[in-house]
Amino acid sequence: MIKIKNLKVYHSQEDFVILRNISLTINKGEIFGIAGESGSGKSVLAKTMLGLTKKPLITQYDEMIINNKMISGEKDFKLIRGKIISMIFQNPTASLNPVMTVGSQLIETIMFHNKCTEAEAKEIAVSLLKQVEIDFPEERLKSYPLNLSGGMNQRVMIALALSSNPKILIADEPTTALDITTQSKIINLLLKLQKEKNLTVIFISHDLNLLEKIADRILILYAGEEMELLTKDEIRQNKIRHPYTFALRKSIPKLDEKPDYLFSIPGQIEKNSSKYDNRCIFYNRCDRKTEQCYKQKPDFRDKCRCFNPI
Ligand SMILES: Nc1ncnc2c1ncn2[C@@H]1O[C@H](COP(=O)(O)OP(=O)(O)OP(=O)(O)O)[C@@H](O)[C@H]1O
Repeated sequence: MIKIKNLKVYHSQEDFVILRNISLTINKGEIFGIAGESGSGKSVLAKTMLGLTKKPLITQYDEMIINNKMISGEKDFKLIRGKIISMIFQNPTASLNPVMTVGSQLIETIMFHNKCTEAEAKEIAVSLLKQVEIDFPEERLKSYPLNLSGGMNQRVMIALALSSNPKILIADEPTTALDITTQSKIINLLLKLQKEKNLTVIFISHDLNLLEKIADRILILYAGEEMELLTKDEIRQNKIRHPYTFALRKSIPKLDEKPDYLFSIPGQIEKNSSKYDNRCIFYNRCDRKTEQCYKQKPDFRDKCRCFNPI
């Protein structure tokens, strides 16, 4: 469904690589999780699949195939953006237009994607609101985003994203701005829609705990590099090999334990500069580092980038 070879995104004015030689394949109908700390490049990776990275960032790749189409530039991205691939974001209330009713926003988007009259678009809008389980959909069409809760607005965002009948949905931290019970309702809705429509979902989150519950495979990104690719079973069965994945998982508090302090990974994520062309990017924070890690960059081999895996 999606194949990317050697994707690189870098800053045109600073010595700073945002994504370094990323290669991945995402299968049709799978939920593909992308995890990593803030600043690891999760959102930029998603944006490159929509051709949305802009100057000062420069994007290069050897190959990008989306839905069997070779993507070679903006002309190709225009054909897939919002049509084959839709995206939902972290803060639904800020993503919607506050001065337009939910109905106007839906009807406008539906008419943009489908050849239909306004009356037909209104019918589709009502049906989409039903699909995202909004009660009294005809009434809700008249509401403004600020009159709705964050959870309702995220449902509206999902309805908007589905209005073009996409094959791929990118969900970039879609529940971070919502309270915990609303979070699980939105996740369950996304899982239901994914099954019903056989959607391929790219789910971005810093919450490894959540991803191991919902994703088929999870890519662990760190400072713009692929550290490890795991199936959810590998994570559940503790078959983790990369020290970063291990530390990331250790930093998630467990409900049944009451530790005196919460574990956090020492140090901070560093900018991936040319200093790291021949050095492991996790070197400074790793408790398994050796001299080799300082002098050589490990390849991403057998789904793990580490000279001394666990
Ligand atoms: N337009 C831009 N110009 C310069 N740097 C950028 C730009 N967009 C992103 N970056 C940098 O790229 C890096 C990766 O950003 P990105 O937003 O992808 O991280 P993330 O993993 O999604 O983080 P978060 O979880 O906080 O959303 C960050 O260091 C960020 O500052």
